[in-house]
Amino acid sequence: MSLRKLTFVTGNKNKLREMQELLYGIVDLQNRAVDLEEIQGSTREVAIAKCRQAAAIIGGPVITEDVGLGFNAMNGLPGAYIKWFLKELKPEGLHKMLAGFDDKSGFAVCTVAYCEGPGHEPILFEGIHHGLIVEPRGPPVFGWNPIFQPDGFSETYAEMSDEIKNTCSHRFLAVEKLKAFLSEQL
Ligand SMILES: O=c1nc[nH]c2c1ncn2[C@H]1C[C@H](O)[C@@H](COP(=O)(O)OP(=O)(O)OP(=O)(O)O)O1
Ligand SMILES: [Mg+2]
Repeated sequence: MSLRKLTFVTGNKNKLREMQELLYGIVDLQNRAVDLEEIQGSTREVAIAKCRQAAAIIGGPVITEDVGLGFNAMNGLPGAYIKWFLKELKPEGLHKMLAGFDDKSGFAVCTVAYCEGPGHEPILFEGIHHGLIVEPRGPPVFGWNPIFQPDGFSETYAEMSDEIKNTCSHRFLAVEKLKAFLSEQL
């Protein structure tokens, strides 16, 4: 049986690698590296808007995702705006944002959007992983990985292997829901 084709529209190579690992043997994941326009709003609103654009560009089944990192002391900010905070502050500066707060807890959220094609409504699958915002530890290869230490672990995402991160991450939790949905569709 051949696997169904699904195009992941993302400009982020690290996201693509993890998504390929998470969906291995389940779908034939293609990639189109387009930097989609990102509206202002929650990760859900951003993911829906990205997915509509992606479906129009590809003309077939697509997934997109939008990721946020929220600080509880800041009621969930930077959230969906983490990309721009990370760009200017680097992981170091992001951690320092919480210097004036006792509460160092936070959460990583991944909102995957699936759309069958142009004219179809995107369907959302969300994964949230709670943890602590810590001083950067581990190789600075992928985004804010060095400052996020999930609850129940002594390592940051950056210190973990992909294999371990892929058993617990916000992306894993979202993809589990996507997989359940895809398996019902067959
Ligand atoms: O698992 C992750 N571990 C660490 N950092 C991460 C992760 N996942 C996304 N990130 C970073 C990338 C970007 O700085 C921001 C989310 O922004 P986001 O718009 O979702 O990503 P992006 O623009 O790089 O790729 P895309 O083309 O799919 O929109 O957090
Ligand atoms: Mg983006």
